[in-house]
Amino acid sequence: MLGLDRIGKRYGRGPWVLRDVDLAVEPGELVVVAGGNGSGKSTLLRVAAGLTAPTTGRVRRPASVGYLPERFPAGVGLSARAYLGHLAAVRGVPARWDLLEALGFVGDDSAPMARLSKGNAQKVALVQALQATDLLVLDEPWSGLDAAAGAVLGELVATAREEGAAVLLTDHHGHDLPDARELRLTGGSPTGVVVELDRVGGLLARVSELDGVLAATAVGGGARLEVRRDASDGVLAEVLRLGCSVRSVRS
Ligand SMILES: Nc1ncnc2c1ncn2[C@@H]1O[C@H](COP(=O)(O)OP(=O)(O)OP(=O)(O)O)[C@@H](O)[C@H]1O
Repeated sequence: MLGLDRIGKRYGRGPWVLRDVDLAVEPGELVVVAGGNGSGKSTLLRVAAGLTAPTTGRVRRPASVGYLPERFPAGVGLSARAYLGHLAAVRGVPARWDLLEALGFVGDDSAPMARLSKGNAQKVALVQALQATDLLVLDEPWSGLDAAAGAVLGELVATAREEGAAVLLTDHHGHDLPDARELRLTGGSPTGVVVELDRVGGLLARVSELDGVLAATAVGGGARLEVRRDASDGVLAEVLRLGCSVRSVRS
């Protein structure tokens, strides 16, 4: 179903993020990709879903692949209804309004998605991924969900597996997932703090030069910073002063 064969990945001339990763996920199987911050979990998921090409190695994936990004693209002008309908049409499958309802979506499904709350946007993003049938690649699918929606998501994933989907996901909350296998990545820098910003506007260059910022990468409309642990308080104070919005801080 999904086959990763000696996958290596580096961005440009940067360090190797993944090296020689082998993985096979069969229909109905669930694999949780685990590892510290920056160990390459999201990168592996993007490679598996076909969003980024591996630098070395080969990927075999089935026809119908659903992918939930760690961050849903900000500022989507389409409504949830138009977006899900369009993606279902592209895939040649029925739009799953029932899933949106099951997850407890309470937003306006005809308003631009950019106006949805984080939880409701996550539900739309999940449904577009769950509309696929063969392989589900879900990057932090429980992020932003309340407990009720989170429990429903667990059931939806179990049903998708029963219907033959292979599932690859990350989950830093450590949900109890029956019969899950773990793939643990060991790369990355355990000494830094990862700061994710939602909005950086034109400030990325300035932020990247702050004392203690080891790396700054643009991600959607925001950015991801790797910050020296001893400098993290100062960096946080400074990015807030510059008007950035901090999404998360993880060590
Ligand atoms: N588009 C990109 N361009 C350059 N470097 C990138 C890009 N995406 C990720 N990286 C780098 O690759 C490394 C692995 O990042 P990745 O997001 O895959 O890790 P992760 O395990 O998902 O981390 P986290 O748990 O913090 O989300 C990091 O050093 C990151 O800065």
